[in-house]
Amino acid sequence: MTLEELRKQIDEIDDGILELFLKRMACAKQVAEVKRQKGLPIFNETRELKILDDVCRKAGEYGGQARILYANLMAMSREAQHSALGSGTELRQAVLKASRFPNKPRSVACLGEKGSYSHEALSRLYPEAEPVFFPDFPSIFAAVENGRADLGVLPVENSSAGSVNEVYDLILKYRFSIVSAISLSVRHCLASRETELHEIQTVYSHPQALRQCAGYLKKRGVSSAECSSTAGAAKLAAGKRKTAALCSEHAAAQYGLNILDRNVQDSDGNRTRFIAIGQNLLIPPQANKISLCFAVPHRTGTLYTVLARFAASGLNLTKIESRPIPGRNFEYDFYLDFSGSVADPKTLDLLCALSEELTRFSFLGNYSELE
Ligand SMILES: O=C(O)C(=O)Cc1ccccc1
Repeated sequence: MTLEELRKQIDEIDDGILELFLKRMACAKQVAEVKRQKGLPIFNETRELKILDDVCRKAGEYGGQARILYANLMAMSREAQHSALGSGTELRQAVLKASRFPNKPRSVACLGEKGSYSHEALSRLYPEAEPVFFPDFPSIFAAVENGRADLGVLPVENSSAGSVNEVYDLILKYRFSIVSAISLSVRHCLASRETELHEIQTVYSHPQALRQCAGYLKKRGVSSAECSSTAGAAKLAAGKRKTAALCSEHAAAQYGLNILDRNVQDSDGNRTRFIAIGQNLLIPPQANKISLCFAVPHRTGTLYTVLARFAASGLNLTKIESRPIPGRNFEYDFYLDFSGSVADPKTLDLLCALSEELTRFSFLGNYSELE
């Protein structure tokens, strides 16, 4: 057969597949109604696993491919069923009840001291709030939990040093709502009470900043020591000879230090994303980013099939992070960010379907991110 003829044949097969696919989806919707009447759950895992094993066996050399094709087909059917039945009542109610306009927070918790990058993020997001400083990330979550602060601002990700794992673990532990976010350009300087670079023996900073300047520090051959924040490092360097801090110019000025070198981070476009967390769900009308987390069973294709549902809904994932579930044998929670709004009924339907099907599911928020 010629290429033309083979293509014609494939086109005909594809038309047939599409027709059958649409027929299958229509049938699945009818199943939803029957399940509703009989009070049966939409997801019947035992039946699905059996179908997948059968299909895999029957498909011979294409067993693996057929399994994934059918896993996706069944996931799409379930989604149509969830949407037909308006599943996910709890999440729908929570979204409906969420405030649309923020109360101005009175106090907001962040890391470090006056002049830390977290403080800068906080001031940009909430210029009128009173900042409350804490020496570590767990204390910020505790402050939001016990009401000492209305919100907490935390760094989550850096464009060169990657995710701040400790913060993701705390997000997954507390499951507070993410109410806003900001991405800041981060330019470190080397600041000291000394006036000459060659006098510096030890450089203090927050581990994130030390990582972002690892190449520079290696080149200079100085030793480094971790501090609880870049501003804390500046304060420390102000009291000790032959030391310097990696911090912002603002922090250097705050603690009366001389700037010995500027822009010392290894990557030019160094940026850090910060989020603000709170106890209550807040969904501003212009919110365009959604965060959630869930776990999937340890089986071939389970994560893939969940991700395929985002792709099928045309949603663009901007971040995926996996973190081990404490005390479990290498089982993971997945954390996902994507562009979207729960005001879009199709997006809300997808989240509601997932909230019914996935273990350890939490909708973490729908917010906007400042640049
Ligand atoms: O130490 C700080 O100033 C922080 O807020 C943490 C941090 C460190 C480096 C880059 C971004 C945030």
